[in-house]
Amino acid sequence: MAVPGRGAEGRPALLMKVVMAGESCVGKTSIVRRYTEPNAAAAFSSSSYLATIGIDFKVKCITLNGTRVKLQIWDTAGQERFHTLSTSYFRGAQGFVLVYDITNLDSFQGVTSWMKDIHEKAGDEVDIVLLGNKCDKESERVVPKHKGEKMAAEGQSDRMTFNMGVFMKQRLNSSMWRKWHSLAFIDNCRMFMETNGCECSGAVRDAFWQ
Ligand SMILES: Nc1nc2c(ncn2[C@@H]2O[C@H](COP(=O)(O)OP(=O)(O)OP(=O)(O)O)[C@@H](O)[C@H]2O)c(=O)[nH]1
Repeated sequence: MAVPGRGAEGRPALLMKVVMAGESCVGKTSIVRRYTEPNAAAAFSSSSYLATIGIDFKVKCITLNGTRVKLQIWDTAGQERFHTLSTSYFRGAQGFVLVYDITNLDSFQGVTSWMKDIHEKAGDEVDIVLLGNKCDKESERVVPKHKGEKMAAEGQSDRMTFNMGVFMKQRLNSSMWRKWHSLAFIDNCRMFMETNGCECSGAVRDAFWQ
């Protein structure tokens, strides 16, 4: 077993499965594309929307605090008809990026149900990042920032959202929340990875150090 940060040259020392979850059309695929394809178009167009059919999969290698990490990013379909299929990919994930659209109240209200699915399939120890997307459409915002913060804070006393609550409380101050609430996925993802690395139980961590 390799020691963290000492993987063989060119070979990632840590493999991590991260799953994108959330309602349809909140922007999961776009976030993954912006993160994994440096030349992806920055402009958004509703006419170019293509719903994910079933599941998509991307890989990205990053270096985090000197450790090479291979991120497996699973982009699930948010449409209801794919729900059973999408949630079947939740098993074995170390982390989730749970996305809602700040201009779509239903997508935010759906977060609780996604949390339930995540914990049912991936257990209670998994780390979850809540990401409010489409922040460029501030004038159309219907989900205030404080609602996202409140949801995270309430999670502290609720088993279902415990990890998210702890994560938000310990790692994010209000300015970081603003950052989180942005399109800068790479920063978010790095913070997420650091946290995940810190909070993994020994058994889980050992299973994924190669
Ligand atoms: N304005 C704006 N539009 C966005 C943003 N992210 C995504 N979109 C648009 O939102 C629509 C849906 O984006 P997708 O990334 O396909 O959404 P999804 O969550 O993967 O959808 P499903 O595959 O159905 O689950 C597309 O028209 C995107 O161009 C964003 O940050 N801002």
